[in-house]
Amino acid sequence: MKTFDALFAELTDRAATRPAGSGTVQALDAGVHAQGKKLLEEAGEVWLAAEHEDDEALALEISQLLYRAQVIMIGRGLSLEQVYRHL
Ligand SMILES: N=c1c2ncn([C@@H]3O[C@H](COP(=O)(O)OP(=O)(O)OP(=O)(O)O)[C@@H](O)[C@H]3O)c2ncn1[C@@H]1O[C@H](COP(=O)(O)O)[C@@H](O)[C@H]1O
Repeated sequence: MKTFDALFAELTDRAATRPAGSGTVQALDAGVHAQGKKLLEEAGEVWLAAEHEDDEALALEISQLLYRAQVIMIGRGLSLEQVYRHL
């Protein structure tokens, strides 16, 4: 099962190697404004799922929110450690 750290390593590699067809490369190229809109969209979907949907649907939305947060981190060049030190 993939962890938060493993996904971060995978997305970091996508950013460095820029494979064709990567949605992450596309999201990074779209810039921080578009990345932020996606993050907010996913946050709203998490909220709605928490109120109205089952656990599986909520888990899916949370996974997408985590992904969108990582895209913003990588776009800005933040490391996991810079975030973890605030936890
Ligand atoms: N975990 C994710 C992930 N979570 C969410 N998403 C993206 O977010 C979309 C879901 O968001 P929405 O609900 O807004 O659906 P949508 O509006 O249809 O999405 P878009 O058309 O706007 O992309 C998915 O279709 C993916 O594009 C993800 N895209 C990739 N990953 C993982 O990231 C890794 C690298 O992916 P690639 O860069 O695509 O190779 C792989 O391990 C993937 O599994």
